[in-house]
Amino acid sequence: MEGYDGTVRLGALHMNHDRNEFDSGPDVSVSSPVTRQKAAAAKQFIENHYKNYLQGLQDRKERRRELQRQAQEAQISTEEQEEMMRNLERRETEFMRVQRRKVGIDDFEQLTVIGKGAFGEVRLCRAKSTGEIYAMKKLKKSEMLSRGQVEHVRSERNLLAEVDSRCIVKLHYSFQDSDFLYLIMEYLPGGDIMTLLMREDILSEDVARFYIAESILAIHSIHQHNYVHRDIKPDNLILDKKGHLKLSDFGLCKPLDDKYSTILLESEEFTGNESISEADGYSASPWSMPKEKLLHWKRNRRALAYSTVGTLDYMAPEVLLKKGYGMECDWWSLGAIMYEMLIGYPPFCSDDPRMTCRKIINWKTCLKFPGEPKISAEAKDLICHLLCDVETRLGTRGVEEIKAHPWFKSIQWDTLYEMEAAYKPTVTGDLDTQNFEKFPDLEGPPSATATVGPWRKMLTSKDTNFIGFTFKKSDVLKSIGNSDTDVKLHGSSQTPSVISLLGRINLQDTAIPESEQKPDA
Ligand SMILES: Nc1ncnc2c1ncn2[C@@H]1O[C@H](COP(=O)(O)OP(=O)(O)OP(=O)(O)O)[C@@H](O)[C@H]1O
Repeated sequence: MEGYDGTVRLGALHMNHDRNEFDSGPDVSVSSPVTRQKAAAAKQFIENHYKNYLQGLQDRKERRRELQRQAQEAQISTEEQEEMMRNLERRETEFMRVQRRKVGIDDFEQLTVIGKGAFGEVRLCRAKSTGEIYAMKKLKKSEMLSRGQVEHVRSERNLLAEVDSRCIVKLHYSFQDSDFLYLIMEYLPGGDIMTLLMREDILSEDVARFYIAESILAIHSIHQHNYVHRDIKPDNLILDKKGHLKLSDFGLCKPLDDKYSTILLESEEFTGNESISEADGYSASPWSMPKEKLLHWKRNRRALAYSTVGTLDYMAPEVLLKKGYGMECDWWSLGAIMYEMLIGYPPFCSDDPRMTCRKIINWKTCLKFPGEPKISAEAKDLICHLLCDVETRLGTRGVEEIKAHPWFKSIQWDTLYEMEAAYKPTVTGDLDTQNFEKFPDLEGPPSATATVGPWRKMLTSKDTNFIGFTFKKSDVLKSIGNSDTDVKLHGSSQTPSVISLLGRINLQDTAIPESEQKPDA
């Protein structure tokens, strides 16, 4: 790597034995920002490496103990027990082999484009080895770097890898080549809530209640991991094939600082304290805008979602004002989405994004409800307790205060994800993309960039920025479960087979650092 070798990197780091972590030493404090950045990357690399290594050892021991326990409970002969342990060892070896195997873009067949985002695209893809279908998010590195989004993509990858929740889209792999970062996620074929809202216009309170309730569980699950999303919007809420909702897109927040709020707040000395009214020339409430304007807004909104600017419609005022903000900002966004579901437009929408920004900051005068469509008093009350100051906002003192709101009286929180969804999307097969927009495949076939062999190292050699991005979620037992490495034990009908005993022990979810990935033999 350019001006970079392991010795130098390590030389600039000092292990703090008391705290069992690496600290930057004096060499680093007087060094250039580039060196400091490299040192920080090295620190993270080493910490990840050892954390993963130790975790791997521990998991392995745990699996061995668990199998021994199960074998004893099953009261099978010593020979059979030994055979089981040998079988486990074989699987562990196979697991390590699969883990070491580098996963790259060449392992996937790239199919239909299903989404566009600020930094790249999302498309269906098929794993060549298993035929499994995934959604592949492809992000342009240069774009991420030039717009200071490296930390954001790292947090997205970390969150996806860390949080195992049915409300969060699952990450299977992440890897990179010279130009792009790739996230290989589970494919959710039900489409996103933005598409649903564009199709349906408004939702009934029962349907909206279901989605809002599942969104609450999803948002809460990331808050429990100390993440603040900050950019919750209908395009980030995606439905699985049964119609249950999952949250996606973490941390790739738009650089709103440059685009709107800085211009708005600095050039016009906008403090957020002044009153705002239609008489001042501010555009009318969304619901009193002419129909064509509203249609234009809807069409434009889709384009906006794909642009590098994005939409501000759901962003909390404290985020726009760059005041300190916390998890409560996500509950504001939920209030704005709920308003849109029931009224047809976000509460502060406008043709002009700067106006949206002003309206949000002046929400006290700008939040209004039209006469039509009518919504229940409870719904209105909940919206008003989400779109309000942080101090009075529901959720500021914990999620329970939102869940306890009377609008959710009929919701069975504990079994929500087991219940039938409010709307079941039509999905005809694994490759069905009917619930997504159609995108022209402008890029054509995927680039022929070498991603294997010695070239790969050269191509990625300057990517200290993206160290630690690689992740692999394996389930090798599933993939080799039917192979002839399994030995079925004979015995009474109660005697469990090796397959069934081993099958209960999963070898999965292991993050591997880039360094441990070796080219295929
Ligand atoms: N796992 C998935 N399954 C199905 N569709 C998905 C999945 N992930 C993303 N999409 C689709 O792709 C669209 C864009 O994805 P996403 O919002 O994650 O991209 P992005 O580049 O982070 O966009 P932005 O930051 O602009 O919101 C989503 O609105 C959704 O329609």
